[in-house]
Amino acid sequence: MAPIQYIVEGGHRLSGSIEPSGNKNSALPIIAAALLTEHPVTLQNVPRIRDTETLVELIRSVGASAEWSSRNTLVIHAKSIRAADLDPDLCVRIRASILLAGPLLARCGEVMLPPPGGDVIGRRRLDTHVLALEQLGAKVTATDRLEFRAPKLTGADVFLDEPSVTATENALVAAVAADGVTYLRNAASEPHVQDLANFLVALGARIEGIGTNTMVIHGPATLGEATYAIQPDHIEVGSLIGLAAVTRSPLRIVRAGVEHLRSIRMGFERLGIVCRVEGDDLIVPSNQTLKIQDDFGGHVPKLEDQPWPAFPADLMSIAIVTATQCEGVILMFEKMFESRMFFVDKLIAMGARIVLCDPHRAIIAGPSRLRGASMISPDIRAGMAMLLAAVCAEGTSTINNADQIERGYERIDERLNALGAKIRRVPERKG
Ligand SMILES: CC(=O)N[C@H]1[C@@H](OP(=O)(O)OP(=O)(O)OC[C@H]2O[C@@H](n3ccc(=O)[nH]c3=O)[C@H](O)[C@@H]2O)O[C@H](CO)[C@@H](O)[C@@H]1O
Ligand SMILES: C=C(OP(=O)(O)O)C(=O)O
Repeated sequence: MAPIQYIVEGGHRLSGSIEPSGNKNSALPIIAAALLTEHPVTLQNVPRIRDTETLVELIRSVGASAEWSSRNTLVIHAKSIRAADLDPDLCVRIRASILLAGPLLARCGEVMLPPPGGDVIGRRRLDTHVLALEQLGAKVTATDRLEFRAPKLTGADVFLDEPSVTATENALVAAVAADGVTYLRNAASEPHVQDLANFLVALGARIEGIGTNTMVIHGPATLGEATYAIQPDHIEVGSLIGLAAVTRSPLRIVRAGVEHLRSIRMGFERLGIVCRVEGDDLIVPSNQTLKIQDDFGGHVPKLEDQPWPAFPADLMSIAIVTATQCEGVILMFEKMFESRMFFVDKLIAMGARIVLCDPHRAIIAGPSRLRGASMISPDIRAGMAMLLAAVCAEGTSTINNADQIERGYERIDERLNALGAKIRRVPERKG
Protein backbone atom coordinates (compact mmCIF):
# COMPACT_ATOMS: atom_id res chain seq x y z
CA MET A 1 0.00 0.00 0.00
CA ALA A 2 1.38 3.43 -0.96
CA PRO A 3 2.20 5.61 2.05
CA ILE A 4 -0.29 8.40 2.68
CA GLN A 5 0.64 12.04 2.73
CA TYR A 6 -1.37 15.07 3.88
CA ILE A 7 -0.52 18.38 2.26
CA VAL A 8 -1.90 21.11 4.48
CA GLU A 9 -2.35 24.79 3.69
CA GLY A 10 -2.30 26.48 7.09
CA GLY A 11 -3.85 29.64 8.42
CA HIS A 12 -7.53 29.06 7.69
CA ARG A 13 -10.22 29.60 10.29
CA LEU A 14 -12.71 26.77 10.73
CA SER A 15 -16.32 26.78 11.81
CA GLY A 16 -19.30 24.50 12.06
CA SER A 17 -20.37 21.25 13.68
CA ILE A 18 -18.59 17.93 13.79
CA GLU A 19 -19.46 14.61 15.38
CA PRO A 20 -16.73 12.46 16.90
CA SER A 21 -16.41 8.87 15.69
CA GLY A 22 -17.00 5.92 17.94
CA ASN A 23 -14.15 5.31 20.37
CA LYS A 24 -11.34 3.34 18.67
CA ASN A 25 -10.14 1.96 21.98
CA SER A 26 -13.68 0.73 22.78
CA ALA A 27 -14.34 -0.73 19.36
CA LEU A 28 -11.17 -2.86 19.44
CA PRO A 29 -11.82 -4.79 22.69
CA ILE A 30 -15.52 -5.03 21.85
CA ILE A 31 -14.85 -6.55 18.41
CA ALA A 32 -12.48 -9.03 20.07
CA ALA A 33 -15.00 -9.79 22.84
CA ALA A 34 -17.68 -10.56 20.26
CA LEU A 35 -15.78 -13.87 19.86
CA LEU A 36 -17.01 -14.89 23.32
CA THR A 37 -20.55 -15.60 22.17
CA GLU A 38 -21.82 -18.09 19.61
CA HIS A 39 -24.65 -15.70 18.81
CA PRO A 40 -24.66 -12.78 16.37
CA VAL A 41 -23.59 -9.36 17.60
CA THR A 42 -24.39 -6.07 15.87
CA LEU A 43 -22.02 -3.22 16.65
CA GLN A 44 -23.05 0.30 15.71
CA ASN A 45 -20.93 3.45 15.52
CA VAL A 46 -17.74 1.45 14.85
CA PRO A 47 -15.00 3.75 13.57
CA ARG A 48 -14.00 2.61 10.07
CA ILE A 49 -10.28 3.02 10.59
CA ARG A 50 -7.21 0.94 9.88
CA ASP A 51 -7.08 -0.55 13.36
CA THR A 52 -10.66 -1.85 13.28
CA GLU A 53 -10.26 -3.15 9.71
CA THR A 54 -7.15 -5.08 10.75
CA LEU A 55 -8.86 -6.58 13.78
CA VAL A 56 -11.81 -7.59 11.60
CA GLU A 57 -9.36 -9.47 9.34
CA LEU A 58 -7.92 -11.18 12.41
CA ILE A 59 -11.27 -12.36 13.77
CA ARG A 60 -12.22 -13.65 10.33
CA SER A 61 -8.97 -15.65 10.30
CA VAL A 62 -10.16 -17.64 13.35
CA GLY A 63 -13.48 -18.49 11.71
CA ALA A 64 -15.84 -15.68 12.74
CA SER A 65 -17.96 -14.00 10.11
CA ALA A 66 -17.77 -10.21 10.20
CA GLU A 67 -19.64 -8.06 7.68
CA TRP A 68 -20.12 -4.30 7.48
CA SER A 69 -23.89 -3.89 7.04
CA SER A 70 -23.42 -0.13 6.67
CA ARG A 71 -20.44 2.19 6.85
CA ASN A 72 -20.17 2.01 10.66
CA THR A 73 -22.21 -1.06 11.55
CA LEU A 74 -20.44 -4.36 11.91
CA VAL A 75 -22.22 -7.69 12.30
CA ILE A 76 -20.07 -10.41 13.85
CA HIS A 77 -21.05 -14.02 14.23
CA ALA A 78 -18.56 -16.30 15.93
CA LYS A 79 -20.66 -19.46 15.66
CA SER A 80 -17.64 -21.70 15.72
CA ILE A 81 -14.08 -20.53 15.98
CA ARG A 82 -10.68 -22.14 16.19
CA ALA A 83 -7.53 -20.98 17.93
CA ALA A 84 -5.73 -20.95 14.60
CA ASP A 85 -2.26 -19.50 14.35
CA LEU A 86 -2.80 -15.77 14.04
CA ASP A 87 -1.09 -14.01 11.16
CA PRO A 88 2.01 -12.28 12.60
CA ASP A 89 1.86 -9.60 9.88
CA LEU A 90 -1.64 -8.60 10.95
CA CYS A 91 -0.87 -8.82 14.68
CA VAL A 92 2.15 -6.55 14.39
CA ARG A 93 0.04 -3.84 12.75
CA ILE A 94 -1.97 -3.16 15.90
CA ARG A 95 -1.53 -3.18 19.62
CA ALA A 96 -5.08 -4.46 19.93
CA SER A 97 -4.17 -7.93 18.62
CA ILE A 98 -3.28 -8.68 22.25
CA LEU A 99 -7.00 -8.24 22.99
CA LEU A 100 -7.68 -11.59 21.31
CA ALA A 101 -5.96 -13.38 24.21
CA GLY A 102 -8.90 -13.20 26.65
CA PRO A 103 -11.71 -14.13 24.24
CA LEU A 104 -9.82 -16.92 22.42
CA LEU A 105 -8.57 -18.42 25.67
CA ALA A 106 -12.12 -18.41 27.02
CA ARG A 107 -13.65 -19.86 23.87
CA CYS A 108 -10.96 -22.29 22.69
CA GLY A 109 -8.88 -22.99 25.82
CA GLU A 110 -5.68 -21.83 24.11
CA VAL A 111 -4.24 -19.04 22.03
CA MET A 112 -0.88 -18.51 20.31
CA LEU A 113 -0.27 -14.83 19.92
CA PRO A 114 2.49 -13.30 17.79
CA PRO A 115 3.89 -10.03 19.19
CA PRO A 116 1.41 -7.15 18.98
CA GLY A 117 2.31 -3.83 17.36
CA GLY A 118 0.74 -0.42 17.83
CA ASP A 119 2.18 2.98 18.40
CA VAL A 120 5.91 3.21 18.88
CA ILE A 121 5.75 5.50 21.89
CA GLY A 122 8.03 3.68 24.31
CA ARG A 123 8.25 0.24 25.81
CA ARG A 124 4.86 -1.42 25.95
CA ARG A 125 4.85 -4.16 28.55
CA LEU A 126 2.64 -7.23 28.44
CA ASP A 127 3.42 -8.40 31.97
CA THR A 128 0.06 -7.32 33.40
CA HIS A 129 -1.79 -9.39 30.78
CA VAL A 130 0.24 -12.45 31.75
CA LEU A 131 -0.19 -11.81 35.48
CA ALA A 132 -3.97 -11.47 35.20
CA LEU A 133 -4.61 -14.44 32.90
CA GLU A 134 -2.29 -16.67 34.95
CA GLN A 135 -4.27 -15.88 38.07
CA LEU A 136 -7.44 -16.95 36.25
CA GLY A 137 -5.84 -20.31 35.53
CA ALA A 138 -3.87 -19.91 32.30
CA LYS A 139 -0.44 -21.41 31.74
CA VAL A 140 1.67 -18.97 29.78
CA THR A 141 4.73 -19.75 27.67
CA ALA A 142 6.71 -16.95 26.07
CA THR A 143 8.88 -17.75 23.05
CA ASP A 144 8.81 -15.71 19.87
CA ARG A 145 5.08 -15.57 20.61
CA LEU A 146 2.93 -15.72 23.72
CA GLU A 147 1.08 -18.99 24.27
CA PHE A 148 -1.80 -19.10 26.73
CA ARG A 149 -3.43 -22.43 27.65
CA ALA A 150 -6.34 -22.94 30.03
CA PRO A 151 -8.64 -25.92 29.62
CA LYS A 152 -10.64 -24.25 32.39
CA LEU A 153 -10.69 -20.66 33.68
CA THR A 154 -11.48 -20.13 37.36
CA GLY A 155 -12.54 -16.90 39.09
CA ALA A 156 -9.91 -15.37 41.38
CA ASP A 157 -9.07 -12.31 43.44
CA VAL A 158 -6.77 -10.51 40.98
CA PHE A 159 -4.71 -7.43 41.84
CA LEU A 160 -3.17 -5.90 38.72
CA ASP A 161 0.40 -4.61 39.13
CA GLU A 162 -0.70 -1.47 37.25
CA PRO A 163 -4.06 -0.31 35.87
CA SER A 164 -3.22 -1.35 32.32
CA VAL A 165 -6.10 -0.63 29.95
CA THR A 166 -5.81 -3.63 27.61
CA ALA A 167 -4.78 -6.02 30.42
CA THR A 168 -7.91 -5.02 32.35
CA GLU A 169 -9.92 -5.68 29.19
CA ASN A 170 -8.39 -9.13 28.63
CA ALA A 171 -8.89 -10.08 32.28
CA LEU A 172 -12.49 -8.82 32.26
CA VAL A 173 -13.41 -10.88 29.21
CA ALA A 174 -11.71 -14.00 30.58
CA ALA A 175 -13.42 -13.51 33.97
CA VAL A 176 -16.85 -13.42 32.32
CA ALA A 177 -16.21 -16.97 31.07
CA ALA A 178 -14.44 -18.16 34.23
CA ASP A 179 -16.08 -20.40 36.77
CA GLY A 180 -16.87 -18.41 39.95
CA VAL A 181 -16.44 -14.86 41.14
CA THR A 182 -13.51 -12.69 40.03
CA TYR A 183 -12.41 -9.53 41.79
CA LEU A 184 -10.41 -7.34 39.45
CA ARG A 185 -8.57 -4.83 41.60
CA ASN A 186 -6.40 -1.87 40.56
CA ALA A 187 -8.30 -2.14 37.27
CA ALA A 188 -8.26 0.56 34.62
CA SER A 189 -11.56 2.46 34.38
CA GLU A 190 -11.17 4.46 31.13
CA PRO A 191 -14.38 5.17 29.18
CA HIS A 192 -13.41 2.37 26.76
CA VAL A 193 -13.05 -0.13 29.61
CA GLN A 194 -16.54 0.91 30.74
CA ASP A 195 -17.82 0.57 27.19
CA LEU A 196 -16.48 -2.99 26.97
CA ALA A 197 -18.00 -3.88 30.35
CA ASN A 198 -21.38 -2.49 29.27
CA PHE A 199 -21.18 -4.51 26.05
CA LEU A 200 -20.47 -7.68 28.05
CA VAL A 201 -23.46 -6.88 30.28
CA ALA A 202 -25.58 -6.48 27.14
CA LEU A 203 -24.46 -10.01 26.14
CA GLY A 204 -25.58 -11.34 29.54
CA ALA A 205 -22.53 -10.96 31.82
CA ARG A 206 -22.88 -9.91 35.46
CA ILE A 207 -20.34 -7.21 36.33
CA GLU A 208 -20.39 -4.87 39.33
CA GLY A 209 -18.24 -1.78 39.81
CA ILE A 210 -18.12 -0.64 36.16
CA GLY A 211 -16.30 2.71 36.06
CA THR A 212 -14.41 2.03 39.32
CA ASN A 213 -11.05 0.41 40.04
CA THR A 214 -12.55 -2.77 41.43
CA MET A 215 -14.84 -4.82 39.26
CA VAL A 216 -16.58 -7.94 40.50
CA ILE A 217 -17.46 -10.42 37.77
CA HIS A 218 -19.84 -13.31 38.39
CA GLY A 219 -18.96 -16.08 35.99
CA PRO A 220 -19.56 -18.11 34.03
CA ALA A 221 -22.17 -16.15 32.12
CA THR A 222 -24.56 -17.58 29.59
CA LEU A 223 -24.12 -15.20 26.70
CA GLY A 224 -26.65 -14.37 24.04
CA GLU A 225 -26.81 -11.92 21.18
CA ALA A 226 -26.72 -8.13 21.39
CA THR A 227 -26.91 -4.91 19.46
CA TYR A 228 -24.58 -2.34 20.97
CA ALA A 229 -23.55 1.21 20.02
CA ILE A 230 -19.92 2.22 20.66
CA GLN A 231 -19.60 5.44 22.70
CA PRO A 232 -18.07 8.62 21.22
CA ASP A 233 -14.29 8.90 21.22
CA HIS A 234 -13.30 11.27 24.04
CA ILE A 235 -9.75 11.44 22.66
CA GLU A 236 -11.10 12.65 19.33
CA VAL A 237 -13.22 15.21 21.20
CA GLY A 238 -10.08 16.43 22.99
CA SER A 239 -8.24 16.61 19.67
CA LEU A 240 -11.06 18.75 18.25
CA ILE A 241 -10.99 21.09 21.26
CA GLY A 242 -7.27 21.61 20.59
CA LEU A 243 -7.93 22.14 16.89
CA ALA A 244 -10.61 24.78 17.55
CA ALA A 245 -8.33 26.57 20.01
CA VAL A 246 -5.20 26.72 17.83
CA THR A 247 -7.19 28.01 14.85
CA ARG A 248 -9.28 30.36 17.02
CA SER A 249 -12.39 28.82 15.50
CA PRO A 250 -15.88 28.27 16.89
CA LEU A 251 -16.79 24.58 16.85
CA ARG A 252 -19.79 22.61 18.01
CA ILE A 253 -18.86 19.03 18.79
CA VAL A 254 -22.15 17.19 18.60
CA ARG A 255 -22.95 14.08 20.64
CA ALA A 256 -19.65 14.54 22.40
CA GLY A 257 -20.30 12.20 25.35
CA VAL A 258 -19.94 15.05 27.83
CA GLU A 259 -20.08 12.85 30.95
CA HIS A 260 -16.55 11.66 30.17
CA LEU A 261 -15.02 15.06 29.48
CA ARG A 262 -14.39 16.55 32.92
CA SER A 263 -10.65 15.93 33.23
CA ILE A 264 -10.13 16.79 29.56
CA ARG A 265 -11.97 20.10 29.88
CA MET A 266 -10.02 20.86 33.06
CA GLY A 267 -6.74 20.23 31.25
CA PHE A 268 -7.66 22.62 28.44
CA GLU A 269 -8.93 25.19 30.97
CA ARG A 270 -5.37 25.31 32.33
CA LEU A 271 -4.41 26.53 28.84
CA GLY A 272 -7.14 29.21 28.88
CA ILE A 273 -9.63 27.27 26.75
CA VAL A 274 -13.12 27.08 28.19
CA CYS A 275 -15.86 24.97 26.58
CA ARG A 276 -19.58 25.04 27.19
CA VAL A 277 -21.97 22.11 27.39
CA GLU A 278 -25.36 22.16 25.67
CA GLY A 279 -27.18 18.87 26.13
CA ASP A 280 -24.67 16.29 24.87
CA ASP A 281 -22.93 18.83 22.61
CA LEU A 282 -19.71 20.58 23.50
CA ILE A 283 -19.28 24.13 22.26
CA VAL A 284 -15.79 25.56 21.81
CA PRO A 285 -16.24 29.35 21.39
CA SER A 286 -13.68 31.24 19.32
CA ASN A 287 -13.06 34.04 21.83
CA GLN A 288 -10.73 32.08 24.13
CA THR A 289 -8.17 33.92 26.28
CA LEU A 290 -5.55 31.25 25.41
CA LYS A 291 -3.79 32.35 28.59
CA ILE A 292 -2.06 29.62 30.56
CA GLN A 293 -3.35 29.66 34.15
CA ASP A 294 -0.47 30.01 36.59
CA ASP A 295 -0.63 28.10 39.85
CA PHE A 296 -1.32 30.16 43.00
CA GLY A 297 1.51 32.60 43.69
CA GLY A 298 2.40 32.86 40.00
CA HIS A 299 4.14 29.48 39.93
CA VAL A 300 4.65 27.60 36.66
CA PRO A 301 1.70 25.22 36.18
CA LYS A 302 1.91 21.61 35.11
CA LEU A 303 -0.32 19.39 33.01
CA GLU A 304 0.29 15.69 33.58
CA ASP A 305 -1.36 12.50 32.41
CA GLN A 306 -2.48 9.68 34.65
CA PRO A 307 -4.82 6.71 34.46
CA TRP A 308 -8.51 7.58 34.24
CA PRO A 309 -10.28 9.66 35.46
CA ALA A 310 -7.26 11.99 35.18
CA PHE A 311 -6.08 13.70 31.96
CA PRO A 312 -5.44 10.95 29.36
CA ALA A 313 -1.98 10.09 28.04
CA ASP A 314 -3.38 9.97 24.50
CA LEU A 315 -4.08 13.72 24.64
CA MET A 316 -0.61 14.86 25.74
CA SER A 317 0.67 15.44 22.20
CA ILE A 318 -2.44 17.48 21.34
CA ALA A 319 -2.09 19.49 24.56
CA ILE A 320 1.56 20.27 23.72
CA VAL A 321 0.71 21.71 20.30
CA THR A 322 -2.20 23.63 21.80
CA ALA A 323 0.07 25.15 24.48
CA THR A 324 2.41 26.55 21.80
CA GLN A 325 -0.46 28.90 20.85
CA CYS A 326 -1.18 30.01 24.42
CA GLU A 327 0.38 32.85 26.39
CA GLY A 328 2.54 31.77 29.32
CA VAL A 329 4.72 28.90 30.42
CA ILE A 330 3.67 25.36 31.31
CA LEU A 331 5.35 22.07 32.16
CA MET A 332 3.92 19.06 30.33
CA PHE A 333 4.60 15.82 32.19
CA GLU A 334 3.94 12.59 30.26
CA LYS A 335 4.24 9.90 32.89
CA MET A 336 3.39 6.78 30.94
CA PHE A 337 5.32 6.54 27.70
CA GLU A 338 9.04 7.19 27.16
CA SER A 339 9.06 8.21 23.50
CA ARG A 340 5.83 10.05 22.99
CA MET A 341 7.36 13.50 23.41
CA PHE A 342 10.16 13.20 20.87
CA PHE A 343 7.97 14.63 18.11
CA VAL A 344 8.39 18.10 19.68
CA ASP A 345 11.60 18.42 17.63
CA LYS A 346 9.37 19.09 14.65
CA LEU A 347 7.36 21.70 16.50
CA ILE A 348 10.62 23.41 17.49
CA ALA A 349 11.65 23.44 13.82
CA MET A 350 8.29 25.06 13.03
CA GLY A 351 9.04 27.88 15.49
CA ALA A 352 7.62 26.59 18.79
CA ARG A 353 9.48 27.46 21.99
CA ILE A 354 9.83 24.13 23.75
CA VAL A 355 12.52 22.70 26.00
CA LEU A 356 12.44 18.92 26.13
CA CYS A 357 13.83 18.39 29.63
CA ASP A 358 13.89 14.59 29.43
CA PRO A 359 11.76 11.93 27.73
CA HIS A 360 8.87 12.62 30.06
CA ARG A 361 8.84 16.41 30.53
CA ALA A 362 8.69 19.40 28.25
CA ILE A 363 8.42 23.10 29.05
CA ILE A 364 6.42 25.14 26.58
CA ALA A 365 6.54 28.93 26.40
CA GLY A 366 3.96 30.50 24.15
CA PRO A 367 2.57 31.84 22.05
CA SER A 368 4.70 31.25 18.96
CA ARG A 369 4.01 31.63 15.29
CA LEU A 370 4.41 28.31 13.58
CA ARG A 371 5.75 28.01 10.03
CA GLY A 372 4.79 25.19 7.66
CA ALA A 373 7.19 22.24 7.53
CA SER A 374 7.63 18.73 6.27
CA MET A 375 7.15 16.09 8.95
CA ILE A 376 6.72 12.37 9.47
CA SER A 377 3.98 11.16 11.74
CA PRO A 378 5.48 8.73 14.28
CA ASP A 379 2.22 7.66 15.98
CA ILE A 380 -1.51 8.32 15.89
CA ARG A 381 -1.61 11.14 18.40
CA ALA A 382 1.65 12.86 17.44
CA GLY A 383 0.36 12.66 13.86
CA MET A 384 -2.88 14.34 14.82
CA ALA A 385 -0.95 16.90 16.86
CA MET A 386 1.21 17.63 13.79
CA LEU A 387 -1.99 18.08 11.79
CA LEU A 388 -3.15 20.69 14.33
CA ALA A 389 0.22 22.44 14.06
CA ALA A 390 0.03 22.37 10.25
CA VAL A 391 -3.52 23.73 10.17
CA CYS A 392 -2.58 26.72 12.34
CA ALA A 393 0.88 27.36 10.79
CA GLU A 394 1.72 29.96 8.15
CA GLY A 395 2.33 28.33 4.78
CA THR A 396 2.14 24.75 3.60
CA SER A 397 3.09 21.65 5.53
CA THR A 398 3.50 18.06 4.45
CA ILE A 399 2.73 15.24 6.84
CA ASN A 400 4.23 11.98 5.67
CA ASN A 401 3.17 8.62 7.04
CA ALA A 402 -0.34 9.97 7.63
CA ASP A 403 -1.28 6.27 7.64
CA GLN A 404 -0.60 6.56 11.36
CA ILE A 405 -3.26 9.26 11.73
CA GLU A 406 -5.71 7.10 9.81
CA ARG A 407 -5.09 4.22 12.22
CA GLY A 408 -7.13 6.23 14.69
CA TYR A 409 -9.13 9.02 13.03
CA GLU A 410 -11.79 8.24 10.42
CA ARG A 411 -11.66 10.34 7.21
CA ILE A 412 -10.20 13.17 9.24
CA ASP A 413 -9.06 15.11 6.14
CA GLU A 414 -12.58 15.15 4.68
CA ARG A 415 -14.24 15.98 7.98
CA LEU A 416 -11.87 18.87 8.75
CA ASN A 417 -12.11 20.15 5.17
CA ALA A 418 -15.89 20.33 5.68
CA LEU A 419 -15.14 22.79 8.51
CA GLY A 420 -12.90 24.95 6.30
CA ALA A 421 -9.48 23.30 6.60
CA LYS A 422 -7.36 22.81 3.47
CA ILE A 423 -5.95 19.30 3.63
CA ARG A 424 -5.10 17.39 0.47
CA ARG A 425 -4.67 13.66 0.84
CA VAL A 426 -2.23 11.92 -1.48
CA PRO A 427 -3.30 9.52 -2.89
CA GLU A 428 -6.87 10.77 -3.18
CA ARG A 429 -9.53 8.71 -1.48
CA LYS A 430 -11.50 6.24 -3.54
CA GLY A 431 -15.20 6.08 -2.63
C1 LIG B 1 -5.71 -0.20 22.29
C2 LIG B 1 -5.68 0.68 23.50
O1 LIG B 1 -6.63 0.74 24.27
N1 LIG B 1 -4.58 1.42 23.66
C3 LIG B 1 -4.49 2.32 24.79
C4 LIG B 1 -4.05 1.54 26.01
O2 LIG B 1 -2.81 0.92 25.68
P1 LIG B 1 -2.19 -0.20 26.66
O3 LIG B 1 -3.28 -1.00 27.28
O4 LIG B 1 -1.16 -0.86 25.86
O5 LIG B 1 -1.54 0.69 27.76
P2 LIG B 1 -1.37 0.37 29.32
O6 LIG B 1 -2.57 0.89 30.06
O7 LIG B 1 -1.02 -1.05 29.48
O8 LIG B 1 -0.13 1.25 29.75
C5 LIG B 1 0.47 2.21 29.00
C6 LIG B 1 1.81 2.59 29.59
O9 LIG B 1 1.60 3.33 30.74
C7 LIG B 1 2.32 2.80 31.80
N2 LIG B 1 1.51 2.98 33.01
C8 LIG B 1 0.26 2.48 33.05
C9 LIG B 1 -0.50 2.63 34.21
C10 LIG B 1 0.08 3.33 35.28
O10 LIG B 1 -0.55 3.51 36.32
N3 LIG B 1 1.33 3.83 35.16
C11 LIG B 1 2.07 3.67 34.03
O11 LIG B 1 3.20 4.13 33.96
C12 LIG B 1 2.53 1.34 31.46
O12 LIG B 1 3.66 0.82 32.11
C13 LIG B 1 2.67 1.40 29.97
O13 LIG B 1 3.99 1.69 29.61
O14 LIG B 1 -3.92 2.44 27.11
C14 LIG B 1 -2.92 3.46 26.93
C15 LIG B 1 -2.87 4.28 28.22
O15 LIG B 1 -4.07 4.94 28.45
C16 LIG B 1 -3.26 4.30 25.71
O16 LIG B 1 -2.19 5.18 25.46
C17 LIG B 1 -3.51 3.44 24.48
O17 LIG B 1 -4.10 4.23 23.47
C1 LIG C 1 -1.46 4.54 21.64
C2 LIG C 1 -2.60 4.40 20.98
O1 LIG C 1 -3.01 3.30 20.33
P1 LIG C 1 -2.41 1.81 20.39
O2 LIG C 1 -2.45 1.41 21.83
O3 LIG C 1 -3.42 1.03 19.60
O4 LIG C 1 -1.06 1.84 19.81
C3 LIG C 1 -3.56 5.52 20.88
O5 LIG C 1 -4.75 5.26 20.65
O6 LIG C 1 -3.15 6.69 21.06
